[in-house]
Amino acid sequence: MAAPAAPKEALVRVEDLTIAYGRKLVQRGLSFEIRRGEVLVIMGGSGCGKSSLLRHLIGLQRPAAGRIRYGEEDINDEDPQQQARLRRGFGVSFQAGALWSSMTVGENVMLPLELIGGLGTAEREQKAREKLALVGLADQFDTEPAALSGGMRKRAAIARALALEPPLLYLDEPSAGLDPLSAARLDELMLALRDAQGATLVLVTHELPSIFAVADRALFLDAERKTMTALDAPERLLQEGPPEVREFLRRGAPVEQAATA
Ligand SMILES: Nc1ncnc2c1ncn2[C@@H]1O[C@H](COP(=O)(O)OP(=O)(O)OP(=O)(O)O)[C@@H](O)[C@H]1O
Repeated sequence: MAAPAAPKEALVRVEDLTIAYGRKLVQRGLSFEIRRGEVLVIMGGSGCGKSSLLRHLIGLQRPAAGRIRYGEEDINDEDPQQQARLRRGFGVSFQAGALWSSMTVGENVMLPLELIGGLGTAEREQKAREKLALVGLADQFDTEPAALSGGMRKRAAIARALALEPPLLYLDEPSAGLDPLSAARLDELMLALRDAQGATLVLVTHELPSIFAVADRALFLDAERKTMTALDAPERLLQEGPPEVREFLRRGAPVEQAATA
């Protein structure tokens, strides 16, 4: 019998997090970890707080209560240098995937490298070309963003998030609005980043096929109960999860799995 796999190291620990806007409670009691080398999906109905959780994870919003720790350090640590260092450890691609329209695709990808300084133009360009090749856009370095398709634009935004080679990537709705083929290509890219680059990915998505295709684990934020009601592999959640999670997933499960769930 094979030895049991060693437990994966926790990169991030969310401890009893409460998300609120003023007096409006969005989620409470969120406790989970992000493990090195996994694809973790944040799912739940519209307005349950997925994007808000993402913004908390990257330190853009402060918790109403609870903590988010990277190793021993709190992302909301007061020391700006400490915060800047922690933020260098992850890349972010937000819903809009916005690229600067006044720059070429290559210049967009080089931007984070320029902001941190320390590299010459040739090195920056080489790194940007590497990242664009990784997302299948090797020949688009000099293209204006406006000339790319929606799927290509999203991949370019991911290349930019990869520019600093972060071990952890946060992606908000990476495949929203894409045709099925482009969405499937993006799923493949995310798995390749995990498997070939050893990246850890945390994504918010509504796309159920994508959840089954890429997630090692998925967590469910319940809008009514205002807390997390499940965290497990999507296939297991489909079979054994709480009723509302099974219902949520059944709509997007591969046919053979939905039939037996
Ligand atoms: N800046 C804000 N001020 C006040 N309320 C907010 C703010 N941002 C979000 N909310 C509210 O918090 C709740 C969660 O919003 P959030 O965008 O995080 O949900 P979501 O699950 O990502 O939604 P969707 O799936 O529709 O994108 C919603 O009720 C929303 O109206």
